[in-house]
Amino acid sequence: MAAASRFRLALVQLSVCANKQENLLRAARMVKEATAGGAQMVALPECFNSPYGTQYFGEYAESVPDGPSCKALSEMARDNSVHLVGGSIPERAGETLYNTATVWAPDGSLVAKHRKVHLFDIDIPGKIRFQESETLTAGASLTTFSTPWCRVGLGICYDLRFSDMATLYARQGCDLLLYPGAFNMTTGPAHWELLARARSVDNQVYTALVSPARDTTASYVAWGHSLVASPWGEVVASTEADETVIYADIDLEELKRIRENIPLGKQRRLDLYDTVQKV
Ligand SMILES: NC(=O)CC(=O)C(=O)O
Repeated sequence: MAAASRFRLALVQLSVCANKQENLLRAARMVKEATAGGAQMVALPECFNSPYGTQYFGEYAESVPDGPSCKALSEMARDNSVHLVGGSIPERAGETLYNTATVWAPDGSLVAKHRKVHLFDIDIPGKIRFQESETLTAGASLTTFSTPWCRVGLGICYDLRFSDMATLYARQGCDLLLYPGAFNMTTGPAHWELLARARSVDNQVYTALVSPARDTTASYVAWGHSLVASPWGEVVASTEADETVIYADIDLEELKRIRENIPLGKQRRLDLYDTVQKV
């Protein structure tokens, strides 16, 4: 049977608080709501079980996939019979901490695991300084996974800024790039939507960004504005700062049409770029 060319993606812009158990229960409620809304794939945000900050990562970190948050995610996928991108959580592996996203099949089995490969180390004087590398270690591999509809490339937040990674995913056959992320009140308004639309139009793919809801009392205030950009570079689903679920129908026929109309895939000069890259 031919694979269906459309599916419904839901992004859960979750309110995250300091109580891990409350975050897990809230996530479970919202995954259920998203599935009731017709979603076949649901995604949660970066650090969905913990506040986002280097001072929190050690305290909230768990083993992946043996910890309680992964157990809860597996149950959410199985109970709702849905493909679930479980946002990210702080992961502990021995003495090492990572920012790690997991993906779950509708039977509750683990499909993929991605450790954030580009750590968020920035310093914008007078605005924001954040150094994930003070406590986290970067992942060492890129991550794609297949679904009944298309291949998906997975990144976490700062990974979105690296166009090479997105292009590699597109070259590996991904039609959707998915980034749990938490931009902030400085970089969010400037770059969040721009980067999603750029990744989409450059690579002729759908790009989905899923943020926590904004909490102005938190030490790190997330921008929110979860969104989906189409391969044409348009925003096809979006929201503002509050907790909500947004939906986008991912249309792979439309993606194919755009790639036929503007055949970048056939026109790329890999013979030139690859030679230069290898020098
Ligand atoms: N939080 C991040 O990883 C990235 C971010 O906020 C930004 O790139 O801006």
